[in-house]
Amino acid sequence: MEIDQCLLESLPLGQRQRLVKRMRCDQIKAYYEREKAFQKQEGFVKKLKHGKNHKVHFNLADMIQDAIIHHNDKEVLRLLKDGADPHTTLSSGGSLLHLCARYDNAFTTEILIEQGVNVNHQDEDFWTPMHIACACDHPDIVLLLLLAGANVLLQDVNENIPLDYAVEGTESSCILLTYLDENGVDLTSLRQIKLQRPMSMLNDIKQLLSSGGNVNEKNDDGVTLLHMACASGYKDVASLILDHGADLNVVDNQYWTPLHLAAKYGQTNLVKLLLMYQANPNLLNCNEEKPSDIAASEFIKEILLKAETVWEEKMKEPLSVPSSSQEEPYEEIIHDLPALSNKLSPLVLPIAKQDSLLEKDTMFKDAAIGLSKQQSQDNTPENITANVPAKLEQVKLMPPAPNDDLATLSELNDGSLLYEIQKRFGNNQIYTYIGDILLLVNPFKELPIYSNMVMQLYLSNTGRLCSSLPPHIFSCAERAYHMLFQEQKPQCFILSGERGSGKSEASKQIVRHLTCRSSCSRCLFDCKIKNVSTIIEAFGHAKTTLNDLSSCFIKYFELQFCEKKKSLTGARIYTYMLEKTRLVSQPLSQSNFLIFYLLMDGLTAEEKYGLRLNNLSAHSFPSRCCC
Ligand SMILES: Nc1ncnc2c1ncn2[C@@H]1O[C@H](COP(=O)(O)OP(=O)(O)OP(=O)(O)O)[C@@H](O)[C@H]1O
Repeated sequence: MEIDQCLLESLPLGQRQRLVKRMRCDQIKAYYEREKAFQKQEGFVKKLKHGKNHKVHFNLADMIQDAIIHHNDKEVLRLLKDGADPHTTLSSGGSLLHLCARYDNAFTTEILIEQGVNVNHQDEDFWTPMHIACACDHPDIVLLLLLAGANVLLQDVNENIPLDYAVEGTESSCILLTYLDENGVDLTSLRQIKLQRPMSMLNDIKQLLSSGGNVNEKNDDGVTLLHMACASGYKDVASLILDHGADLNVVDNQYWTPLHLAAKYGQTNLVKLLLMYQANPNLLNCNEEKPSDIAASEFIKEILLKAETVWEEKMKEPLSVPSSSQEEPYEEIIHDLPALSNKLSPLVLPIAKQDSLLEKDTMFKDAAIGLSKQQSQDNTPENITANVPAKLEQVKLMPPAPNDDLATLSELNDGSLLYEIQKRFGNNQIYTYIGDILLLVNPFKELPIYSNMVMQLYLSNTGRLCSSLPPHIFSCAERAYHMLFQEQKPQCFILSGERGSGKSEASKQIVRHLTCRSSCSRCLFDCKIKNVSTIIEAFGHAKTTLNDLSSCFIKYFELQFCEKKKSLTGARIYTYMLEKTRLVSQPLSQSNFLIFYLLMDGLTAEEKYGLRLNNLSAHSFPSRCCC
């Protein structure tokens, strides 16, 4: 039985489980039938005994990869002993060390190094394990690889060395910088290394031209030299080829133009160059995408969208002939926009196509650039913070991982659940799905995962969980928002947990996301919600042994939405079950409702006198204040 994945995801959990179980039974049945037929064909006439001694065997290479991903150290050792090859190659051309670097598995890294694997092995995009360890900021792996003699100057397909992927200020970046410093390599010489490839391509092309070669020659995939130069960001090379008659709108076998490639791989300068040479921004590739549809950053998209309009207007003009006069509108577009290209960090440049983790990093970085640009343009009086010099919001979302949803674990028991949760917590992955439920482990420290930029990432058109983003409270808020309109029924969040487990913080983030969702009167709502929260905190919160700001009531919060505008129009808060006993008895080391202390703090001496509050020691509760 085949079933559409989207349909499957839209079913309620119970139905989904039943359906999947049935599909699994069908698969096993089909497998059993096939095996039987196969064995008959081979001349084995022995009857199969139902189920008995009938095992499915996985090969050692797959098993060791799985064990590395799940940090199953004992299993790794057993598999190596049983003959698993430490030099196993992954489908991306990488090695088991690449996998260790990706999943921060220091134990297996050490074992593999001891077994003599090549620490400088490059995958099909020329990434070494060190590139991955740096991109993921796994300092332990970086150290182990350095000690094993890894070459930190190897370049990947985009001429990036591992340091280019280490985010500034991270432990991995510090380790590498110290290492380079100790070995007498300075950053200037590193930059020179990066220039080597475009320089050698430039020289090759000069030679080709002098020997009368054709710059429009295509390889088997229909790719030309201009495609390559544009994807890689080699501006000098592209200029030279264009000046020598390269076909500007040439398409490869997938109908990709050089402009598509420059846009996809974030090569801002090349996008500008191609437009200056009158490239057509409206051509579609085999997926019916224009270059603007696949632009790697908002900035590039903006340039391309303007270029599309200019191009269309140009096409409407009668007897339009490509001439130098058409350069002007493009020039205007390009000069209107701030030169951002030199601010792009290597992470927004082309990256290993196989590695969705790194695609994600690019996405976050680009979103940050887009957002900071947007903020710096926003000069409304309400948004005073927007006038602060544009600074990239710090974001560190973990990439999606196989254990993001504990319901999908093959082994489900207390031990395996606790182990996974603990492991995730150690990686600052505080959110985990268990089917439709979101589990939060309070980190008691600020994590850079709640910025506006992250919120933007979780906005979705359908409300479906995005498989390329890790679990997050924003994702749940987004789902509720969509369900509200789909089901036309009120939605509710049940936040449950012990004191101080993070329920109030989570509800604040939900409200933040929903207000962000409401495009109209957003500022007004932000402000109202903040004011309401202050009042609730004053009258309903007290200091307890576990939580300085513990909510001493059960809260019912109703947000009102306008169906037509799809936006928030009102908010109502009902409070039930206020812990009234707190007014007459105060547990040891706990405070009373905060309002009393705020009152004492805010009243003038005269007002206190009027309320007979001038002698604090005469009142047993405020005098026992532990706030
Ligand atoms: N997601 C989070 N990230 C960082 N710190 C958090 C997070 N959630 C909670 N905290 C920290 O834990 C403290 C307690 O959280 P919170 O008040 O939300 O708990 P609670 O479950 O509402 O507690 P209570 O039941 O006592 O009201 C917060 O003041 C904050 O310091």
